[in-house]
Amino acid sequence: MSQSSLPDASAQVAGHSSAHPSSAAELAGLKVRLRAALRQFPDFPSPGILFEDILPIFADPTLHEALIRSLELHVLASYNGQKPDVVVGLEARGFLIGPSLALRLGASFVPVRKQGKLPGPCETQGYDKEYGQDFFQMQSDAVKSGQKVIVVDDIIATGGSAYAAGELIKKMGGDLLGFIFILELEFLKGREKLSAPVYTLLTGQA
Ligand SMILES: O=P(O)(O)OC[C@H]1O[C@H](OP(=O)(O)OP(=O)(O)O)[C@H](O)[C@@H]1O
Ligand SMILES: Nc1ncnc2[nH]cnc12
Repeated sequence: MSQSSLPDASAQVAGHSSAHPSSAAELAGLKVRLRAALRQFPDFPSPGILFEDILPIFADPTLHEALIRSLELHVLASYNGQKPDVVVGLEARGFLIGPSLALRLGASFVPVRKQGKLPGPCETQGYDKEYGQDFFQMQSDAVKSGQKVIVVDDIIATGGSAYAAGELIKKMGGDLLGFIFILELEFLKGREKLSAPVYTLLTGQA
């Protein structure tokens, strides 16, 4: 399932500052600014990987604010009007996006962490990613059966991380509304692994 077109959420932002992407033109401008902020580092963290560094986005408060606002608008305009109860962010860079988006949506924030970092009973799921293998965990009571959930992260590459997060949410009975990323490395076809709508602001070819 995929959802690559961008919503025109202008109807929902009456009264908001024009600093936010409330129209297709503003969203296009935001994308240009986001892309310009990205930096590429060859052979990191291992030879042959072109690492896309999203951290400069968060070093610029205006860009950071516009990013989170645009994601909020996306959620409000999507999922047939269903609002998420829970925003799940993936360690570590999903933690840069998830809590502020959750606050704006009036939703809970829940982390997915690498194995061994969370206390108490946990659900565990192994996965492959662009540069290795890992295990993700969520606390077993973090999502209640029937809660509506969105997953956020900075980048989708092979989709292994996001797939594992989706499996954990499903194990707990969560209703997965969709996945949200800043950047999609399209050539790795990660979205094909995912069974809920995928929204990305930028596509790249690291
Ligand atoms: O689609 P995939 O192939 O799974 O790759 C994407 C994942 O890889 C990166 O995280 P990483 O595992 O490097 O962890 P970090 O954020 O803790 O550095 C990125 O932030 C995504 O979570
Ligand atoms: N090329 C890449 N750059 C940054 N983060 C990534 N996660 C997986 N692949 C990545």
